Amino acid sequence: MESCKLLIAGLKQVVQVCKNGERMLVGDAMNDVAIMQSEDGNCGYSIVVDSDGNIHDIDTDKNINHKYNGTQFEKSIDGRGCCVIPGLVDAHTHPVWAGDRVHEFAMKLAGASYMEVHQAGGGIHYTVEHTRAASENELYQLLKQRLTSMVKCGTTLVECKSGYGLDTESELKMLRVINQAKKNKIIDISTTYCGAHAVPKGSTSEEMVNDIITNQLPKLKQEIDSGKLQVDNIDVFCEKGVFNAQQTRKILEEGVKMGLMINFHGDELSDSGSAKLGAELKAQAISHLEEISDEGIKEMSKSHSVAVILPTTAYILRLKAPPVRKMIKAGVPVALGSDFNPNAYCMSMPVVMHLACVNFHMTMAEALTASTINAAAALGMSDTHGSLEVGKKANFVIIDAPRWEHLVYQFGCHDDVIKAVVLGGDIIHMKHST
Ligand SMILES: N=CN[C@@H](CCC(=O)O)C(=O)O
Ligand SMILES: [Zn+2]
Repeated sequence: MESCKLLIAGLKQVVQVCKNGERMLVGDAMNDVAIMQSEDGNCGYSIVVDSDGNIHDIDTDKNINHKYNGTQFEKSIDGRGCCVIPGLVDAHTHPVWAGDRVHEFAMKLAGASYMEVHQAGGGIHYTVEHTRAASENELYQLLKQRLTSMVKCGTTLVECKSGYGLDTESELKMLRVINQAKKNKIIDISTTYCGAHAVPKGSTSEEMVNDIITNQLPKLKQEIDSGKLQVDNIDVFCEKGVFNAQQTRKILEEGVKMGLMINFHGDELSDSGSAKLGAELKAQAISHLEEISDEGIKEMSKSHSVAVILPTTAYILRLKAPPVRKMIKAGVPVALGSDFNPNAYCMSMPVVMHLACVNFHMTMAEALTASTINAAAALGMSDTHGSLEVGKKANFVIIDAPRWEHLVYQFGCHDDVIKAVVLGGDIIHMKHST
């Protein structure tokens, strides 16, 4: 090779997560992450990124020096004493919105439940009002800031939902904003249409389903077919008092006809049969699942739909923990997401991983698998993302510590522990040296 984009050398650990082309890890394999470890006194490991921004080679420094003698590297990073893990994947976020809901935090601390705030016209309704009124540019600036914060915490691929528009024009506006961020390569993005996020004020759920099927989805299809928009997934908030299982099925099936992957909210505040429904529809992913039934777990393990667990939501709303251990034991692929939204204001996957370990009893290795290869699988992107393997996109987090676990162990202050974040071989974040 004459020229390459990036060389990272001297690494103490290269945490590949998996190394045999696995598309997801289940059961005990979630805890068995693949690591290349340099022993004290021996030379470290290097990673070579090709000019297309993909991983070209991973080997010892000695072998890389030998193989790439004479190759020009556009950039290099001194990785001595550091570890590298795949760029983190955040499998569930609502990052496009305007309006401040800090007052609701006080209401919830005083005892109001999520549904009480929602039914009093707050929650999603409040955000819808402000998001509808905001211009596309305002929303884009807000999104850009939030995505940049996520990058600083190590995220390089994020699922971004619409869902605070609830009418055709406002939903399309949100999707255009997400598409703009994707074009500008702030971070890798999987885009989700979530028009069925709530029943708008003044409508019934049946009227909303009808609007989605007869107006919103046909218009969305036109935009996708004409190349104006790129959308990957379809989402519904399947919940008592929002959309029931039958309405959810109707919307999701219509989305599948348009080529969208099913990735929806289910069994969060009550068991509404979402897991069973999602498994039957071969959903790519189902999120929340605090209230999943044993039957739902069984069905999801058969369909291999990814369970996207959201520790910040259960934490902030003081919900019961989803049965993560049962899911892993049953062979359900488990992923993690931040659920960043005005209710759960967290953009940091290391914090999410920490909460998953302490509150849901996941091991650090399971939390890493759930935030890399399995989260990429939730987005149908684990062929290119989620592990450090030759040919995959060069998305990395370089950790300034002798073991990768410091990223989860150190609670907050990521600036201290994250040395650099790399997207497709480009250094998109570098820690300030003091
Ligand atoms: N549950 C539905 N949607 C979000 C909350 C959105 C909001 O409150 O604005 C969630 O995933 O937690
Ligand atoms: Zn959500």
